[in-house]
Amino acid sequence: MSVYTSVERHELETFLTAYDLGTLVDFEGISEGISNTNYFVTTSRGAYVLTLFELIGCDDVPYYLDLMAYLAERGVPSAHPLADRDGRYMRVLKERPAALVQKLGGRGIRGVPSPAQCMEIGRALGQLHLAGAGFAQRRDNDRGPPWWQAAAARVLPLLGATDAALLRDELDHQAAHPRALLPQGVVHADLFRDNALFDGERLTGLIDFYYACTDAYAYDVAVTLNDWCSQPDGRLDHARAEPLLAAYQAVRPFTPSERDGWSTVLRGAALRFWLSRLVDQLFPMAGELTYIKDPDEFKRILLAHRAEPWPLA
Ligand SMILES: Nc1ncnc2c1ncn2[C@@H]1O[C@H](COP(=O)(O)OP(=O)(O)OP(=O)(O)O)[C@@H](O)[C@H]1O
Ligand SMILES: N[C@@H](CCO)C(=O)O
Repeated sequence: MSVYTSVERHELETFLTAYDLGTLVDFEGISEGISNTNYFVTTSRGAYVLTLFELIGCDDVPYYLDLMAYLAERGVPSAHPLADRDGRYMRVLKERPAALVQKLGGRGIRGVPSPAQCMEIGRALGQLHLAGAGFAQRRDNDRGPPWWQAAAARVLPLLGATDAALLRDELDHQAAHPRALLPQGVVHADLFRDNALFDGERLTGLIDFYYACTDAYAYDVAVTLNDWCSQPDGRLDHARAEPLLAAYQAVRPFTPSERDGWSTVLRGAALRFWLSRLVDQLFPMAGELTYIKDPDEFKRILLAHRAEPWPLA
């Protein structure tokens, strides 16, 4: 359930008066999603998604909305935010930052994606990286290597000896390969299967840009690939991984440094989600909205990358 903040009809009608979007016809809470409150909103002019940001503050929301607008205007399949009459994408509703974005067609992928869907996502990620290169704002990755170190310091005392040794060894390995050496720009940073909508094999759009930041492109490819192309035992399914990477590289070929560092980048991307899921599991906060996902899924992916590196010729 992800309607944390209830919006009454009269409140939404008042909210909509700030926009040129016609009058309210219908609205309905969206049950998917974890961090924010989302509603489908239909007006006399069209269909939209209303998001009330539960965890992101008014200082940070404009970066994400400006980026979504920038990418959508450059042909990246994604939802454009709607501006109010003063040209602002962000407003406040129920004391939370709030925004309306275009409603995309299609639905999320449940289960194993097809190689064709993996190609679609690889191509779209390449488009996102190319299009984002001109975006003037920058934002550090809140879940980058400095956060890995801080998160590890919290979880290490609570891990068993084997996991603690794995975590320490992986952090050392990653530290020996600075990510700053890789080409950087705007990245989505959380392009999991639940953040893409499809109509059959056709991608209708990418959503949930709320971890987007400036970081290594290859890292973004690795985050995506780990979720879209891993098997239950953590090993990559190359029948999905290779089409995804080929479709990405048809848009934006890897540089030599990306090819050389690829196995380490895949490991780093797995480490990031092993750590964030461990923090959520070991330090659940009262009233916290985060639904805890299984950390072991990403430990298995990390172990598989360590056992079977994927060198790029
Ligand atoms: N622009 C859109 N068009 C159509 N449906 C959307 C759109 N944005 C979001 N949705 C729907 O709302 C659901 C929740 O969106 P989203 O994944 O952004 O949730 P969240 O709570 O903001 O993020 P997270 O799940 O990562 O915490 C999606 O699964 C999708 O069904
Ligand atoms: N995609 C993340 C959660 C939301 O960022 C995960 O699966 O751990």
